[in-house]
Amino acid sequence: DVIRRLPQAKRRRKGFPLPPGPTPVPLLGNIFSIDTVEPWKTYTDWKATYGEILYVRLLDQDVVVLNSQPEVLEMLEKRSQIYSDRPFIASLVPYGLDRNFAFAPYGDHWRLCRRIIHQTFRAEAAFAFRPMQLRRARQMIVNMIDNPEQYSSHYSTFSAAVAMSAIYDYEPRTRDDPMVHAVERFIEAAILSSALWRVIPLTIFPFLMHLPDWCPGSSIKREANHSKRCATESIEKPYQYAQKRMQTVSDHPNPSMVSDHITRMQNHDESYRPEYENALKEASVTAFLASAETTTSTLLIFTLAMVLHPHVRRRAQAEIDAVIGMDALPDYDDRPLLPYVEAIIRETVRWQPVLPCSVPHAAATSDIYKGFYIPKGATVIGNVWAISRDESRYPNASEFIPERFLTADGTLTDDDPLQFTFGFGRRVCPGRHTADASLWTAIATMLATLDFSHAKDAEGRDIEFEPKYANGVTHHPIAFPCSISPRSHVSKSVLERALHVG
Ligand code: HEM
Repeated sequence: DVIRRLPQAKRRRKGFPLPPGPTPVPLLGNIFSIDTVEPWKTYTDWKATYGEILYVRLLDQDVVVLNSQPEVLEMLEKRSQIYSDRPFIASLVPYGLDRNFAFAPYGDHWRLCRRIIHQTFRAEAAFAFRPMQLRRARQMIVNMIDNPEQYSSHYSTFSAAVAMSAIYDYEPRTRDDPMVHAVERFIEAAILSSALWRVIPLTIFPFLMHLPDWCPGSSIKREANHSKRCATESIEKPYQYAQKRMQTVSDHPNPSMVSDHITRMQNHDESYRPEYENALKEASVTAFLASAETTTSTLLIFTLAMVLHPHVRRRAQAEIDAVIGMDALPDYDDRPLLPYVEAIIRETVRWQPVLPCSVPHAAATSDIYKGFYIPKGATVIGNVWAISRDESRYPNASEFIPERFLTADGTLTDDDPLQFTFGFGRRVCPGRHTADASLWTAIATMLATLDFSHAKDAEGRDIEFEPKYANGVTHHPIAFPCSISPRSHVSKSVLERALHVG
């Protein structure tokens, strides 16, 4: 027991203890006590024993978990000068993931990338994308009516199309798009980099990256080099497309991040342009990577909720029909008039947050917080799952109940979970306004036009199923049987007409 406590004791500074947490074992820390697939659940369970701020050790890494929104706000927002770094992960650079600036350390390069994204996606600027988002959502409905069983792929197409249009002014094909494939190849290659059996050896033996190909143990190097090539391809291909498009389309009709910044770049000294261009390329691919999976996963969760809770869908449809009628489609102006639709979106992101541990921050310097010592370099996790499962704030938290966001007279409460599902402080998601508009447009348009229900067996009975979730880049439901059909008053031709008018 003395040996076990040694690492804890050594880490005390000037009498300040680490936050409470389970006792780590030498070398491995707490790794065997944690659900490695859904660690947020273990951290949430530990809240009862250790409280809202707890310390765990994963191998040699200090990890501080914040299990409540007030703690997250205190540390990640009020002390954001300390807690805006990212943890160091040994596989990032070898796998080319350092080109994704969401993992970049807090510093000048991150600042430049972030400014580029902010200028295009801040609330007022993001308005410019709304007509395109509305068009894409309506196109998605046409695809859903044509081919309902492919709903998941229609969500991916919608999410990729919004992102590619906003970033590169590129319209991907509905299926088999070469640019989307290039990025997907990179995501697939890069996902491998997060597996522990790759991170651990690269942490301990960085020379693995320099082994000759014939040498045993060089497979990590080959895999990493492949991922790096995919990263370069997914960065360069769409960027070159956007550059070319600017040259060929003189009267450039669509706003996009790349064209906007290539124009701005001309106002800077020639010597500064390579740095600016490199940051623009990395900001662009990051924006795509950060938006596609998250948006698709949220729409899958919405669909699951609608299949499991038909009364919720019917109440939303009654609201839409009463406010905008049955011969029109929802537009942004209708949003404040549809509180129940809004409550469904809030409940969707709360019920199954797509990033349950958000994206981890790290401490750039050591700190003393509420009498606890926080070591420099510690990973700091805002546990969104714990916040969203807080029974005192959300009674019966595991159930899908949009009404929890409505007052007795049917107006919205002040509680908006989007304030914690998009991250925190200086690292808060810079695409949140565009993401929010995509989710609203897609969900409101689907509710206005489609019915969702259980798939039926040969005898016409509901096919029951137990929802299962995947946890890769995001947390999302695994494909489940469901039936999606146009509402009785909706026809494809009406939708196609609306598409051309829109
Ligand atoms: C439903 C959709 C989305 C969700 C749930 C989501 C959520 C998040 C979260 C939780 C973070 C981490 C924040 C933190 O570290 O505290 C993040 C970061 C980020 N998101 Fe989003 N996001 C979404 C869509 C988008 C979109 C559409 C964009 C497009 C611009 C985007 C761009 C980014 C970028 C660039 C970062 C990294 C920021 C940084 O490290 O400074 N996201 N997002």
